[in-house]
Amino acid sequence: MNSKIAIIGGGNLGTAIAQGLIKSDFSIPSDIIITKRNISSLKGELPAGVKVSDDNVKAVVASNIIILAVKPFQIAGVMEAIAPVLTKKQVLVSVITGVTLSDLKEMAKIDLPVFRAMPNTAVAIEQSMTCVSSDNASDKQVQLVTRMFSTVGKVVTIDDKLMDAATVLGACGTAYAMRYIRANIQAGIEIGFDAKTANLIAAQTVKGAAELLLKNGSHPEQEIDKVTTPKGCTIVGLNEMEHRGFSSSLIRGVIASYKKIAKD
Ligand SMILES: NC(=O)C1=CN([C@@H]2O[C@H](COP(=O)(O)OP(=O)(O)OC[C@H]3O[C@@H](n4cnc5c(N)ncnc54)[C@H](OP(=O)(O)O)[C@@H]3O)[C@@H](O)[C@H]2O)C=CC1
Ligand SMILES: O=C(O)[C@@H]1CCC=N1
Repeated sequence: MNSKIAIIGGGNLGTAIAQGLIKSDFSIPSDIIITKRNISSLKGELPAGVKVSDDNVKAVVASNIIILAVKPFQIAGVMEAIAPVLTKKQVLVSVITGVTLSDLKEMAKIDLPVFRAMPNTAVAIEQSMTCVSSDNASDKQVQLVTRMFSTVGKVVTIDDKLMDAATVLGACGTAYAMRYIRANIQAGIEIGFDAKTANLIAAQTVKGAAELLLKNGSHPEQEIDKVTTPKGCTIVGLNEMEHRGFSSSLIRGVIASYKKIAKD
């Protein structure tokens, strides 16, 4: 039997998860119920047949997997409302930044299996990187949640204490990559391309570079060596970028994001 899934919080990530799960055939639309308080702002973004509700309790009661996808400061109120109807047969999966497994267990008030999952917005097109941690879950439940996220991208199981790091590298990482691509587009226009062509060239080149690492299992520097012709234009550009602090600014940005989670 297919899992019935409640996605509590139909925002950017919640709707992306619903889209991915349906595209990948992990779920049929009628098996997913997605909630938000203002449901009029959600319609149209979702595949036909997905149920939409502003009633979290009703959604939880009808589901065996509950995905929590509200903003961090909203989780306490949501958990207070749904805790009385949670059962030990359900699986609770939070994608919320900075909320630990022990926070979830405390708010759930019963001893049910709890998971944290950190996907990114590419989950909508089955290309997420999702880091998963869990507590109190059976092998079967771990397999279920792992299989769910495997249908929409790659999954790695991690310790809960690495979840903030996973949030930065895997989820914020989508935005960092977009900025890199955007800068390439801006430069591409300056050296002669129209915006649309520059966008295609920049995005496909980044996709190809990532595929080289994933398929070859190589280190970036090995792939860079294959591109940098001695006395050629690539090494001149790369060195200029490093003189301007390219790697350093990326590393500092990642660490600033990480520190922000710890501070909140
Ligand atoms: N966006 C991303 O790339 C990623 C986000 N995350 C995490 O996922 C969570 C969601 O992020 P994101 O989707 O970007 O945020 P959004 O603000 O887009 O989505 C949050 C959603 O929750 C809904 N909501 C708020 N309160 C309730 C409630 N009481 N009951 C039901 N729904 C409610 C809001 O709708 P309404 O106001 O109508 O209720 C809104 O649609 C965050 O905790 C974030 O840290 C993690 C990884 C990646
Ligand atoms: O910016 C944020 O806080 C969330 C967490 C990861 C991606 N977006």
